[in-house]
Amino acid sequence: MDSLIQIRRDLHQIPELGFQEFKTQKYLLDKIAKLPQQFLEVTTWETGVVVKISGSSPEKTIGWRADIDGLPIIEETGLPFASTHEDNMHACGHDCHMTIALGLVKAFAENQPKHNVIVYFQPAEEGPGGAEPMLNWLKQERPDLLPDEIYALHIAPEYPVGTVATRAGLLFANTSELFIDLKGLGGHAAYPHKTRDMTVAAANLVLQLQTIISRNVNPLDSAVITIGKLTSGTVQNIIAENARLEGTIRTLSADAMNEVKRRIEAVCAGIEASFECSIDIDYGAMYYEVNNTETCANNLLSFAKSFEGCNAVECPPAMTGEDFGYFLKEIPGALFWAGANCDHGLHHAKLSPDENLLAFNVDFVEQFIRNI
Ligand SMILES: CC(=O)N[C@@H](CCC[C@H](N)C(=O)O)C(=O)O
Repeated sequence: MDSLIQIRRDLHQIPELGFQEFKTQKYLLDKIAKLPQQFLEVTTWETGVVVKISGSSPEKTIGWRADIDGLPIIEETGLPFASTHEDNMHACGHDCHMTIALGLVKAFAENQPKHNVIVYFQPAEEGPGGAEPMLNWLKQERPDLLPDEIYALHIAPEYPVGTVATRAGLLFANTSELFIDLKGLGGHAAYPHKTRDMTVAAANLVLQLQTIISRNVNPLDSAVITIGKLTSGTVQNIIAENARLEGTIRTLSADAMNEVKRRIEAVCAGIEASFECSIDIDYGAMYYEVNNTETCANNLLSFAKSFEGCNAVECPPAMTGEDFGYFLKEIPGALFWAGANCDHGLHHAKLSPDENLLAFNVDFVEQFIRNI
């Protein structure tokens, strides 16, 4: 197999959106096919790949999950191995996640583990969500490929390489996508009184949505509403008949999510009345919170404390979302932040993780799994 860095750079060049990871899947399958096959069983599901490595005297099956999709971001790193898919980028580190998972498959293929190990290359983490349908497929059609415990990592730009940061219990938020379409009445820019201007309505709606966070959510709780995209109208001298808000909601509990949605609907009804328009709300994909199993997270942290060169951190929860939460809802396990030491954050067009994280995490996770 090529070096971890070469693999990461190859994958970085071909980011694909959720459930369109065709080149990525082929790349993964090609790399896996070049490894010793004696202990391996390779299966595909949609654009994902599942690799089972049979243990020598298995008492259980340990799962490792890596997400494989990219984001619709135009890369601005200027790197020689930048994305060749103009509109997409691995701006959330899934190129690194896949590389580490391939490194694990290689390590276990060459040196058989005691327990069975299953590595899940899962599509569509950024949306519309691959974990829940993958888990349903496993339960319904391949229960033999279900693990007893499951783990995953996510790169963390703000921590130095060698950091393993996690906590028992809630690590990542509940999420729901949010798409709001406004329909009014377009017309000539010079005759606003004969129209229902959806640019003005949408601008008001964006501001009013933020009052849900400041005025409706308990200040001792937490929630986020982010409108990441706002579109309206067609041209500079026509009043906009349509507008669309695209965003996401984050909460630390399912109850808070229900309450935020109830208020979004009330605020939208108010906008409909005040701007004489109609509004359609679509919540898109929802992800269950990432709730680390106490024993698994604590074992991971104490192993990290004993691992040479590792900076073990007990970290606070974050408002990030991860559909890995669906695995943890049903299977004991934990997710950790893996230090990636870079100036730009996740989902930034200049994200450039320190590639030293690859070798460190292959080694760390391999030893952790062998020690379970
Ligand atoms: C780790 C990470 O960045 N995950 C994404 C998950 C997105 C879920 C969904 N598309 C949404 O926006 O709600 C994140 O944005 O936290």
